Amino acid sequence: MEPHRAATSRGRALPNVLSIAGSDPSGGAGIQADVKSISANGGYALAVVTALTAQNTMGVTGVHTPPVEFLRRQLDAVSDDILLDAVKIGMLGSEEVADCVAGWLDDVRPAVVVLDPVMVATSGARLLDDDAVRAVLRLAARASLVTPNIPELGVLIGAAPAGSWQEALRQGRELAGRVGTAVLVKGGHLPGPRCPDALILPGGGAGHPGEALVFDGRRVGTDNTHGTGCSLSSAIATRYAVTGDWSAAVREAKGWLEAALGASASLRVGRGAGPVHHFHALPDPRHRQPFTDLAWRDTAGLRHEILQLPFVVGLTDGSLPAADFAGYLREDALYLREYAGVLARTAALAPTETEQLFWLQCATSCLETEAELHRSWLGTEPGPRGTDLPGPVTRAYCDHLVATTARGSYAELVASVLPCFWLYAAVGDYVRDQVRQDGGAAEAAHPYGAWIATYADPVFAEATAEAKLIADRAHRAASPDERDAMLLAFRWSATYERDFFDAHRGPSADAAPSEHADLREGVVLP
Ligand SMILES: Nc1ncnc2c1ncn2[C@@H]1O[C@H](COP(=O)(O)OP(=O)(O)O)[C@@H](O)[C@H]1O
Ligand SMILES: Cc1ncc(COP(=O)(O)O)c(N)n1
Repeated sequence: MEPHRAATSRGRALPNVLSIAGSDPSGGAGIQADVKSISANGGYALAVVTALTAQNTMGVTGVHTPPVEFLRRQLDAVSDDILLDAVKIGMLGSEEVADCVAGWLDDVRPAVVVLDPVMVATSGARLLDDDAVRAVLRLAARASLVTPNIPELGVLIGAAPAGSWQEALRQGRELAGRVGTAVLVKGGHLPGPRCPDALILPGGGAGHPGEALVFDGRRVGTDNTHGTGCSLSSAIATRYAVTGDWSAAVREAKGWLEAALGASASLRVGRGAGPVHHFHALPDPRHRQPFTDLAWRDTAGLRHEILQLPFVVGLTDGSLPAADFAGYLREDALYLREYAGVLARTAALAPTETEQLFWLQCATSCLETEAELHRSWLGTEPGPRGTDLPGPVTRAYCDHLVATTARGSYAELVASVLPCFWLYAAVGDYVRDQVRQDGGAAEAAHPYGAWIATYADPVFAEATAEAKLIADRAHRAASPDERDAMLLAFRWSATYERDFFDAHRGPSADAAPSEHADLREGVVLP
């Protein structure tokens, strides 16, 4: 039956790529790897299962092959309805299955067929009967490209596995000549720091029969090579369906696989040869949200704790002893002086003049606020540096900020200075609103009313809004690692903000130290 034309994909961006292969329930090889690879390389994946394996990263413990009649039924169901832009063939298992697929290929004649002649799993298990090799060769003659690894190449031409790259190329030429099909010779099983692959076209380039087009590549130092052959052949089929150029398809697929091998350590799948990270190029879903949303949600618990602290409760209802309040103001003045220095260093790293000016203005206004604190509230003049020593929390908070300046990432630094703007403004708004709710007379008589009124400074609110915009911009431009570092830096600073308020405990404080969040655990996902 002719595929339903209305349902074809010709002319659309996403090609339909069918994988005919065995199932690997651990998801690293076989049809599962093919579907991921096709999807990651820009195709719409279809899948017809030849056999079910019971396997994981350690090995294969069983193979179950459904009746070939049902295989043919799956193949027909797909090709009767959907125009296939490319077909990739993997594990066949038996001669009967290989011949069934060959019969279907003869009937449907897909435009592009990439055959990965799977014989042995990376773990060593046999995935093809001995007497099926001839059937695979018959299938190879119907394919556009065959992608054997070194041992499979040897079996297909009846020779011992090649011991060198030159020998592998010679064997590849022989296979291309015998079956009249392009062959990709793969260097994965040879030793050495490089990992080349070579494309051998059956007739060769003009005047160069059997010439090999070599794609050099570095060998990634990893044991996570489960499913590399499956993933590569599916990627090549997909990229060929997109580009119509074998050389471009191999180059693009190989570059993608190298990066997938490199990113495999970020997965935690099994104890043996693990899978590659097919979707390494997809952005982490967390990073599609603005940094300020992530950071605010991440520190919701800390903010809740701050509002319950005896200091904040005492400041709000006026019961905070004057000595505690004065202690707080003194630490605040010491903090502001160090913080101004950190803001000046943030300015030095800013990517634009506008951001540089912004941080410098913030640094200046911190020093002005410090002077004002002394003049209006403490009745002293700011002393020379080092004459008044801060308490342990102020010291730790400042050390954290200074350490972040030393690491030199602008984005991380912006994240670490932000809580001093944002949390301070949020706590201030809360306290002011609480006092206002108690009525005007109470506000006028409130011992800290004048101080609380300073929280309403619109210039500070504007600066907080600008600092948040800068943090979101820096987050968008940051690498994934840097983004994680931003979230952690913000969380550290928010923790110190809490401890800073808690260091001035007020009348109802008990003696127990506040519990510190365990910052060694990973960044909390929203
Ligand atoms: N450690 C590695 N670093 C980089 N590329 C590799 C590595 N191991 C295999 N490859 C690549 O993976 C693909 C599959 O290769 P290979 O291991 O030879 O086949 P198979 O997975 O079929 O045994 C090839 O492109 C090969 O160059
Ligand atoms: C179902 C199935 N098909 C193929 C392979 C080969 O995998 P590799 O690419 O590691 O050689 C496998 N282990 N399982």
